[in-house]
Amino acid sequence: MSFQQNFRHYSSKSKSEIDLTLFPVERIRNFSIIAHIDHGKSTLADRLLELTGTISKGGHEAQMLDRLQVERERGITVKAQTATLVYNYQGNDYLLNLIDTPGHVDFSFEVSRSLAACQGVILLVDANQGVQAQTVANFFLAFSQNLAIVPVMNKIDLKNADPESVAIQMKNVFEFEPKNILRISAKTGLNVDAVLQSIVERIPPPKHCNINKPFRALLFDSWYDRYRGVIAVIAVIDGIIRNGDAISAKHTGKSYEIKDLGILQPNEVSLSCLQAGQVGYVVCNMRSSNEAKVGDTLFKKGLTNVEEVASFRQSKPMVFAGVYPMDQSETAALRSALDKLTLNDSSVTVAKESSAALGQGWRLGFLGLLHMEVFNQRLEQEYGAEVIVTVPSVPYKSELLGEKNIKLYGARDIIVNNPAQFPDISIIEQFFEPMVLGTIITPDVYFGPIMSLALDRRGVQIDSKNIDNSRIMMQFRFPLNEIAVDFYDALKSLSSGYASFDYEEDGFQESDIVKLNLMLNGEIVEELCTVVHVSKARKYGKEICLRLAETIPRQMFQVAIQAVIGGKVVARENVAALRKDVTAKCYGGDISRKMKLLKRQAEGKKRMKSIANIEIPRETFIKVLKR
Ligand SMILES: Nc1nc2c(ncn2[C@@H]2O[C@H](COP(=O)(O)OP(=O)(O)OP(=O)(O)O)[C@@H](O)[C@H]2O)c(=O)[nH]1
Repeated sequence: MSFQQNFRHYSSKSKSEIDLTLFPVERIRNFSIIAHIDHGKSTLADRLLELTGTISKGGHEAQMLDRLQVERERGITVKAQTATLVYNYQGNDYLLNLIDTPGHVDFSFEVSRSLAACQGVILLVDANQGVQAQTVANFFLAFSQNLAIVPVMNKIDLKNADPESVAIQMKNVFEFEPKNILRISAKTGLNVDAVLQSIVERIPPPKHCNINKPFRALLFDSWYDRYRGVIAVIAVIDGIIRNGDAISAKHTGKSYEIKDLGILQPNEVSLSCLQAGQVGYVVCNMRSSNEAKVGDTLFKKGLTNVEEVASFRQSKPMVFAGVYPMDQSETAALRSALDKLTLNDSSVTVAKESSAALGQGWRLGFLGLLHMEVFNQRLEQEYGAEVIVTVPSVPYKSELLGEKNIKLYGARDIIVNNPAQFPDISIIEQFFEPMVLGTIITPDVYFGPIMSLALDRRGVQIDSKNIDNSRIMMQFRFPLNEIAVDFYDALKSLSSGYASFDYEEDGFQESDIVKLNLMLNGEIVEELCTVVHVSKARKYGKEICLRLAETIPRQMFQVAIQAVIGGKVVARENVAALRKDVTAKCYGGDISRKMKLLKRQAEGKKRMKSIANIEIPRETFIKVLKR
């Protein structure tokens, strides 16, 4: 059947005709598409929307523009948006809710919350690239939540597609029987109707829903609309919700009145009610996305002992970096840009920070590395903010020694996000560092170099297996700190771009970490101090001393640059003194020129910081601290 025929066949209802009361729970399916980046998730989502007549093929371009606009407003989590489709299967209309999940497991916390609203997923794999690291990470998230998984191989129209090998990979890694794997082209529409059928046949309807009980729902996504405030996306578990109803949020304890509700197609379509099993949006008077906690349970106001839909856990940042304006006069503009961006992304934590060298700034906490990259990119692109982002650091855990210290700090274990606040070793029983479980999938010719890279980053191999006759999947336990800066780039370059990498959090582990202090002529420069593993301290200390020696201008006296651990110098460089004032006689004649130069010099000096009488230009800090 051609795509055009498919399209006519499945165009079912126009939006205004949808009457949600006609859909009992048995005829609802809530599902997500999970895939490695670029394997075709958005293309498939569009195709499903077209096939069911949710968007028209002709309107496609306009649709895409809309999406980009929304993407800009909603940020990184938007790829395939949440959308309600009506699909006629064997004479009955079904309500299919395509639920958006953030694409990357940096957001595994958010992904698992969105998955909590689903009963199944489509696992999409590119027939040319095959199973990739992110496919594996996403699969296990869905698998651990007991979801039905529909395996789909995409892009079979490509000349280089190798569906047989990819089927073997999917069998070896996920134990899918090749005969159950759908083979489609989301681009041409080939076999996409089989995906819709499989959603109805293989994914169960929402579980534990009861329309006769009072209203209860899971909040699994939200975004901020400048005019309407927070728009929250919910999966209704029990009861019915209507405009004007009063609801409460379990976690925040706040109550609201419903101002508008409806379904997403993927634009908002206002309706009079939503009922058990259905997915839609609600607008109530939530003022910031901080109030719309992903994973929170909403319920009819006044109910007591409400059972949570999903266990609620606050997302916790794993990667921290300082953000400073390039020019201090831009502090206010940067603050307003940060306010706007965090309004839409409440998972970023913000704390004021000031540095003698870099001035007023903020210490931001991100869920992971990709999250940090994307946020910084948006800061620059959308707000034109010129910023200095410092080398990222990870949260370390310290177990305190002695009851007195425990009392002083209020707990035995304390988490330190900023090297400058690292506790003194004398009050510490034991340090712990955050770990991740990393998955690498690569053509097997790169096995050796990747192994060396992983070991250099203190990786401990957990597993390694061939997934077909030329590709290998390796798993390592890494300290997060070791992959936080340039691991991904190193991996890509030594595998000519062919290896893929993904990771998930894996708790804390005891570790021999130390604070590496940087000293200039005997004085500690807090901004330049870092926390490193003992085995890396000397090498890192040497590197940073060299970099400083190259950027600190020569002074009238010698400057000693030292990297010190607990009083012991592990690296040292010197900047030799200037021999004499070489500029003194140059401009003897022209007084106005002299004044101009002096003025310029004075301005330059304002930008210098003086440590131990050493004039250090801001650029030095930027060069050394910047990633
Ligand atoms: N030949 C071919 N190309 C496809 C097919 N499906 C998607 N593509 C192309 O693959 C690229 C990535 O597709 P997207 O749908 O943007 O992939 P995605 O998984 O949403 O990617 P991210 O949004 O970056 O995660 C695009 O250039 C698509 O046109 C297909 O079936 N065949």
